[in-house]
Amino acid sequence: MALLLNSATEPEPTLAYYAEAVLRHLENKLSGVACEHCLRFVGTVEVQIGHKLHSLVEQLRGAQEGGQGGGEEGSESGGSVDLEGALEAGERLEQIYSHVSPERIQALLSRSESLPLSDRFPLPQPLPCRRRCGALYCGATCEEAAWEHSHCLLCTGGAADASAASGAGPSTSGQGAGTSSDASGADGSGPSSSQPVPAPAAAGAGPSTPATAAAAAEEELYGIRVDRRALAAFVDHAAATNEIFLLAAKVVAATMLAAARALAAAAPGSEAAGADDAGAAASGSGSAGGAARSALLAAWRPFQHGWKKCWWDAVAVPEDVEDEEEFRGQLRSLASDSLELLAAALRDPRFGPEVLQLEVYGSIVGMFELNNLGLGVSTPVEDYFLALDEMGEGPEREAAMAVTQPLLDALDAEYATGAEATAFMALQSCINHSCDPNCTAACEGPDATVSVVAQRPIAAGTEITLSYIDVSLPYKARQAELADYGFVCRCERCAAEAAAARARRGGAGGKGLRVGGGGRRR
Ligand SMILES: C[S@@+](CC[C@H](N)C(=O)[O-])C[C@H]1O[C@@H](n2cnc3c(N)ncnc32)[C@H](O)[C@@H]1O
Repeated sequence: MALLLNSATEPEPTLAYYAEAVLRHLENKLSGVACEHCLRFVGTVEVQIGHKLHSLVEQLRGAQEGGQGGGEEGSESGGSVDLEGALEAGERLEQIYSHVSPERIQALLSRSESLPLSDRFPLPQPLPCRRRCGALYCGATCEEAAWEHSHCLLCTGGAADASAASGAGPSTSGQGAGTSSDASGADGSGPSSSQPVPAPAAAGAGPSTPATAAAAAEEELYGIRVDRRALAAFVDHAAATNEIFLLAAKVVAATMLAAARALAAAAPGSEAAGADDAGAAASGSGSAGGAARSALLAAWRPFQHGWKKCWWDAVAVPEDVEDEEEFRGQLRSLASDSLELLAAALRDPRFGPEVLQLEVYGSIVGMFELNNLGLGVSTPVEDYFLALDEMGEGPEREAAMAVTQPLLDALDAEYATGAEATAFMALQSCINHSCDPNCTAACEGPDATVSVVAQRPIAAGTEITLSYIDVSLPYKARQAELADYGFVCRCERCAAEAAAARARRGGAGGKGLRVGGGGRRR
């Protein structure tokens, strides 16, 4: 599919959109505390720096322990102990502790240490998810938006707090069983294992339900049965295999929820009507079945352009794989295991049989293979250190540097790592590549809103293009990069450069110019 412009535009007009589904990379959560919904950083500069250092230390300790026999990765010598990695981790830990003490890291995290000039970088206070699953948001608007999008179905926290933002759905019915101690949501929200979450008091005005509140293992929302314990098993599997399953779950949940809401709205005021619809739809008979199908198709609309190939068929086969069929079979079976866990967590006789089947699930995961968009939001920690660096020479700068330089030295390159996520966006994800693109896409604000900006006048009917790669690269290098995306670029620029290369070699046939083609790289 190609995206064409409806009406001509001058340079610079911008289209800004928010993702249909976004997932912060699980590992990236170690680099900063950000809103689960929009990726805006929250808390204070001190908390952000403390979080980075704390996470680094935890990670390095893990690597050290792995090296001492606890790791699963085999070393070059064939054993299960990565001594070299453990040594490197130990050296880096020593380097960190030569600049900051564990007590200082704790002081930053608990906000008992204030850094000079940090008040010039105010951040929104984190608001915890109403069910205390561990997810944090930059405010009630994002908490509500995430909840309404899909988090109400995917949250693994305790019973919803009525005093928090509204919208738990008309038929929520807690049944009092305990919930998993794993606080991560099935949409990838919540802290990573080593993410310190600010205490509610420090987090600002959040809902007051304690994390240990009686939790509902099973409940019903808009006629969809949710088993929160089964969700926890789904999360564990995704975290151990492929985090994209968490993003796929968001698409599944958002679709089922939107369809269920549409049905509920069509039969106002009656929970029983929803249940009756469910029964009729399940039997596939009568107008209720038709209504369920129409509701499902409407709910699917935001994702319809991403719908192409199953994951196991779409994936580029890594170079070191010898048996392609076996490789694709393994991916299929991984997706099947993941779906089985998700289907045990979300049950709905109206939509389940259509949505929770392997080809559909595989295509949703495949959509993120073919149409995913990498998002990045820069960290205020980088801005903070840049501002200190740019202070005029003098005693104020010297005093500030004396306090902050050890932190920068301890963080090293990590100071600049921002929030990184993958997303599906109905518009941006469907824009093809050109090595001379007429638009650029960027996440320039404090959150994950992506803008597509025209770079030159574009006539109506012209295809909108972006570059997936660094366009300053020479022809061969560009084509090599694009081989990862599974195509050979034949844009005007590439055609002209290829023709020029052929002419330089003195023949119009172009024999010997080998680009892209079979050798996909990973
Ligand atoms: C983000 S999607 C773009 C939208 C895509 N055409 C679609 O229909 O969903 C990226 C994929 O589109 C295809 N694609 C993008 N730009 C292309 C180009 N210049 N030539 C050939 N295929 C391209 C490749 O298959 C690539 O992996």
